[in-house]
Amino acid sequence: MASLISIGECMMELNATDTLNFKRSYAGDTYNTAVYAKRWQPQLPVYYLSAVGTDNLSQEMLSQWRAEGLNTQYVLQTPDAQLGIYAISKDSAGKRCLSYWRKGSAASQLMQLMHAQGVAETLPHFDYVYFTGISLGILSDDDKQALLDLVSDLRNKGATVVFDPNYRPLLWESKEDAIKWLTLAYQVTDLALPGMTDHKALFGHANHTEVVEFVRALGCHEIVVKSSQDGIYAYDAHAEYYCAIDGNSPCIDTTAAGDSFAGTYLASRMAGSDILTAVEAAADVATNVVKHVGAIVD
Ligand SMILES: O=C(O)C(=O)C[C@H](O)[C@H](O)CO
Repeated sequence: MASLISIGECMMELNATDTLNFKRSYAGDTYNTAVYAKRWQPQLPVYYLSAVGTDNLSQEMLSQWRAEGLNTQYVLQTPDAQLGIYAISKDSAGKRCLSYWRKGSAASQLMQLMHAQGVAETLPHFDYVYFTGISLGILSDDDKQALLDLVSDLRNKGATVVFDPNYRPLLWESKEDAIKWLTLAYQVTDLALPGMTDHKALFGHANHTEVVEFVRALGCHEIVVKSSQDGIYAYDAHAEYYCAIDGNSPCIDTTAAGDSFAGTYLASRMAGSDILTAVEAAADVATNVVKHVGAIVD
């Protein structure tokens, strides 16, 4: 069975249940993707590459990753940092708001910890490697380059590299800075999962055709453009595939819509589904995830 390694940060997720209380869980785009991949194909070996502290909350988070069936063999621990936290709340107009406490988190030091503990050299071959714009955005510039080098090394060992830009403006010095690094990331990617909203905001692309032309020119050969209003457009070297989205389906919280899509899509492809079957399965899961509050559905 093919293997997958997902690289990035998982945080403690706090969901405001009323004005005084939060419900705790754990989430982060690359973690969410790993969990939904594992849930879709439980026999799939799914590894998570990240860093946590040695404190009790970090240990509890690590236990939850294992309870989800993720392989945590390559997770690094440091006594000098803790986990990041984010909270989901609603403003007075009912709009979803995210607040973050993640600067200096253990995961933001992943590349330095890997270097200090000589982990990169011990990584075996993985069939698929998944990372996102958030995996890059939380790192220093030197570490962003180190992550791209690591991904390239894994690709040279035969991995298919999968990338979702997942643009979070707060993580970048400027739009230009984000454009520079996300473009470099696409250049080491085989399978791209761009969101229309991200590409509009960053690259000014007006439609899926402009996105696919841009991403293809950077070397990606399987491309799935997620355009929530218009549906999903997927491409390989031979054809274009389309899956409509039911605009009337209920949506309570969009957290992890793209991540659950990515996890299901990857697991389906790794299990041998064709592109359209994988897109349809992924869209179906994402449609269900947004009917629940929080990233990971119980
Ligand atoms: O926003 C982030 O950095 C996160 O990873 C938190 C959420 O789980 C993520 O946004 C969902 O896609």
